[in-house]
Amino acid sequence: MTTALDPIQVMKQEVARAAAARVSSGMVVGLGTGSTTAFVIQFLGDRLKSGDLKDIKGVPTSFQASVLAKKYGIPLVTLDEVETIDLAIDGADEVDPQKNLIKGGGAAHTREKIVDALAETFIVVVDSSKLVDRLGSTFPVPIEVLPMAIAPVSRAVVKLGGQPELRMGVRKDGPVITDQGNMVLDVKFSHIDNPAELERTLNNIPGVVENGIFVGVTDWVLIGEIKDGQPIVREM
Ligand SMILES: O=C[C@H](O)[C@H](O)[C@H](O)COP(=O)(O)O
Repeated sequence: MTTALDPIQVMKQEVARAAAARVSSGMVVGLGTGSTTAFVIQFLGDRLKSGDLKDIKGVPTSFQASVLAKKYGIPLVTLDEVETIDLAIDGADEVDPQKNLIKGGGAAHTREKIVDALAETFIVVVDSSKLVDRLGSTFPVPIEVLPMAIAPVSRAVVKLGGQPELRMGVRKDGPVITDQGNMVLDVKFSHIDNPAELERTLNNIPGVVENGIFVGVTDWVLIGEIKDGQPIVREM
């Protein structure tokens, strides 16, 4: 008996393979977080093992990314050790036609924004379900907040028209704690007219560490799709 592969998983793998193929020997590579970039890290490890790729260094965007990089044999460096990142590859929760993003479904958006924004080239890898006409259509905006400021930040986002919800752990009692020891508010907005303005406004609230709106950071989006029953990768 054969088990049909989940089409979303197939699209993620294809797009991850295409992104991993864009890494060249000697590059410093930003390693994103999430289920799609987990495949990227695995494929980079495969290329290193086969000798097709040499001397790359990874800058992880999370504890998860660093654990996977170690598992697949990718040497890691910190931002204290390198001045530039040649290429960053990361996933996203929503992508609009201007290549603006919502990220942070895995609560990693703070480190991701630092690494992705530093990269000479930033490639986003998504399956086609992540494409939206307007940011905020399907996904709330994740905001990393210092624990002591959860109440005032929640009140401030309500004044901006948002509905905040403290992100709770799935296999843990209590709130999700980020790699930096903070908490996450997922904020639903009925519509986001100006993502750049909202990104700045949210980050100006005292107690906010970083929010998951990424404007003007993306160079390329690789989109995994199924066409005529076959997985293909489209570029935007
Ligand atoms: O915090 C997590 C990240 O922003 C992820 O890159 C994003 O949530 C997409 O993850 P996935 O590839 O698992 O859908």
